Amino acid sequence: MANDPDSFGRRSGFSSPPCLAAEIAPDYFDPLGVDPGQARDVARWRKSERARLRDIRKALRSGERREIADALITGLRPVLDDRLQGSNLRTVSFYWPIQNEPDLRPLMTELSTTGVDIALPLVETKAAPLVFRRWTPDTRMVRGHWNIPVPPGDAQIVIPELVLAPLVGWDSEGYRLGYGGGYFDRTLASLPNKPFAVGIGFHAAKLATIYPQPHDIALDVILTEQGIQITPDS
Ligand SMILES: Nc1nc2c(c(=O)[nH]1)N(C=O)[C@@H](CNc1ccc(C(=O)N[C@@H](CCC(=O)O)C(=O)O)cc1)CN2
Ligand SMILES: Nc1ncnc2c1ncn2[C@@H]1O[C@H](COP(=O)(O)OP(=O)(O)OP(=O)(O)O)[C@@H](O)[C@H]1O
Repeated sequence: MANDPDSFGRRSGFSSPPCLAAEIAPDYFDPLGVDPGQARDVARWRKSERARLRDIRKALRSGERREIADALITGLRPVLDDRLQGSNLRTVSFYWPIQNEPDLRPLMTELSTTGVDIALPLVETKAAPLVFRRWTPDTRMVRGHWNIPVPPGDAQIVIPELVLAPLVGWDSEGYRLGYGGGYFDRTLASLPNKPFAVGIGFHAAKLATIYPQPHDIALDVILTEQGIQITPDS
């Protein structure tokens, strides 16, 4: 039983249940000692906000969604050009759109023909950092974790210098709400050279705050159909 103090004691090693952290994320050790009651409230709040924000974008008409994606592509070009000029940027990770995320695939195809290496993220191990595999317009996609289309197992593993992170929600501090797996945070925390991270989302998905927790890593740029909302200098 999840709420049985004895069962908690057996699993956690504590003689009494000091908190419910093990109920929220059994494998997560929080080095900063965040208040467990607050962490539980934040996790609950995030779950309901994810559902609310996903419903909002689901309600958009497909023409509207296409216009938003076109505006995002227009906004993204100068961000990428800026990073491509004279820098060591070679590999950019996109995402294969699911659940009404903005579809940037036209830009993905275009860039791949102009010499930029394109990568896509994969969940190859649950509760672990993402793996990135190379994508070209000839790549035959297969179904991965959560049924997300991904490059096949023989596609080259690459490390992107820039990642596009689709946003379920975002806040003015640059924090991202995703689908609740913690995958992007784990990935950004684990790569020796942290990639430049650009959040891509609907303007309407703005939140006053996502109540950042110690594991949350702010993105460098947040881009919506209304342009850049957060820059490295802000
Ligand atoms: N298009 C696209 N591809 C992507 C991402 C994305 O956000 N968009 N990801 C960005 O990271 C990764 C996949 N992220 C995922 C995040 C959560 C779950 C998941 O199983 N969610 C559970 C709840 C988890 C929990 O609450 O502990 C669920 O909804 O049931 C699956 C995949 C990689 N590929
Ligand atoms: N670096 C990390 N190490 C261990 N656990 C982590 C780390 N980052 C996130 N997590 C775990 O992942 C859980 C979900 O995190 P969060 O709510 O930030 O997900 P998300 O950003 O919405 O998901 P995603 O990136 O998969 O779309 C957290 O409660 C935490 O337990």
